[in-house]
Amino acid sequence: MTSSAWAAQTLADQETGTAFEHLIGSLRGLQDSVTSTRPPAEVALAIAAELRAVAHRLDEFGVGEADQLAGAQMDYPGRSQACVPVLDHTAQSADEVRGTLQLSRFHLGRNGAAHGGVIPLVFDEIFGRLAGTDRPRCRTAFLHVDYREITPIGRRLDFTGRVERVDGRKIFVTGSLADGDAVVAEADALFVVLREGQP
Ligand SMILES: CCCCCCCCCCCCCCCC(=O)SCCNC(=O)CCNC(=O)[C@H](O)C(C)(C)COP(=O)(O)OP(=O)(O)OC[C@H]1O[C@@H](n2cnc3c(N)ncnc32)[C@H](O)[C@@H]1OP(=O)(O)O
Repeated sequence: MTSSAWAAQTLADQETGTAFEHLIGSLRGLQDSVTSTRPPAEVALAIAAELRAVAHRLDEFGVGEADQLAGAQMDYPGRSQACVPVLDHTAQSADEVRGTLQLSRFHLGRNGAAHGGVIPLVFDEIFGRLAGTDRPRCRTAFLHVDYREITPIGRRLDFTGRVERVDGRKIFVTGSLADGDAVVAEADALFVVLREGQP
């Protein structure tokens, strides 16, 4: 096991990586199923017990951050990270990115609108990948979101991201999220390249 999560991760062989992605995909499906159903008490309690048993089974294979696959599988949907909505990148360079995503019932806030906290999560993922493309490790220093309209769930959304300016360690990025012709959110952020030893 390596001591730093910034160090090269021990990625899985293809069979293990693909199997893990199936596990994460099933977890995403479960999150949606739990969110969008109203089971009777005995069913909810029985499923809760089953899920505790599943978690217990997985605990046997616990690893530290540097060896976990969740979030580290860059070539798999959503980096095999169930917290972040899956982004489908259709164009990516070191300065610009475009793609699509679809939010689901798990991301619902109220009345058809995605939870307001999910939108910065999406932008942080888009911008973090962009700022880190062909550049050293960096972290979000600020992230400002303008909510222009509600962001619907269950529809294809288009995202953009662009590096506007690089000033020393500072990388300024902007981006948008659109539902068809309607821009539903815009954001701008600053990423700062980490100095040696910064976590
Ligand atoms: C195979 C393995 C895969 C591994 C997987 C890869 C994943 C690949 C995809 C990742 C996709 C997700 C990406 C998530 C990215 C995060 O979400 S990171 C987590 C959220 N962010 C944080 O936790 C950061 C917390 N803050 C910090 O650590 C520090 O404040 C920072 C940001 C590193 C900056 O601290 P510092 O290095 O001491 O910088 P400092 O010298 O103070 O400032 C540098 C410059 O930036 C300016 N600045 C700093 N902060 C600010 C601010 N808030 N506002 C304005 N200016 C600022 C300063 O004024 C200064 O400007 P100049 O004087 O140079 O002109």
